[in-house]
Amino acid sequence: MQQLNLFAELAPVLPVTYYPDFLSFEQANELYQHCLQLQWQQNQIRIAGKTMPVPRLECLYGDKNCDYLYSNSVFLKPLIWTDNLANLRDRITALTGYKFRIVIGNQYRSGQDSIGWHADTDSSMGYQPAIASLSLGSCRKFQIKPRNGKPTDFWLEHGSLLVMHPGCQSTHLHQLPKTNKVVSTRINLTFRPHTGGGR
Ligand SMILES: O=C(O)CCC(=O)C(=O)O
Ligand SMILES: [Fe+2]
Repeated sequence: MQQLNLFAELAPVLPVTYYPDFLSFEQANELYQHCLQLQWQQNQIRIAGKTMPVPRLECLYGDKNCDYLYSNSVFLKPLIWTDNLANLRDRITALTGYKFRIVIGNQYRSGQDSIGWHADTDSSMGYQPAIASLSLGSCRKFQIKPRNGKPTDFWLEHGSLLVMHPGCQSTHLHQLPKTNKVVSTRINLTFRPHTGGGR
């Protein structure tokens, strides 16, 4: 009995699934090169009345009219799916059964680029969205925690896929913290549903 309790504490049940080898090393390298050519933007965010640069580059690709507003301040208009991104979307749907209409790219140029604790609750994704997050390039620490609980760390590897299941955004927060270690570029693609638009 003691053993079972101990195990439950060490391995909290999280509403996520991690696929470390979703892409082969070669596929991940090829996709990384493709993603470097995407239309990255430096957006500005307004927090507590102050405007500041978002600490990463961003881009949005997706179905027509699937605009995305987050934190009530950053407005992204979707560019047309590239063939590579559309193929990847369909592969992730085939694996998970979840459908996606947009993908938000994040480019972390160094250890000083990051995303703070948050849940992706923007209403444009609809009720209890499933979000699939693909990582390329440098390995970075990703943390997830119940809203009032302790974080669990994942080291998101080149070519890996982390799926946050429906409900995850209501019960948990996640972040990609800054690091003082020397790390080069990491690209992250988050595939998401959207209530608007059409193909
Ligand atoms: O870069 C990551 O792994 C997480 C990105 C993220 O949480 C987001 O775009 O909402
Ligand atoms: Fe997120």
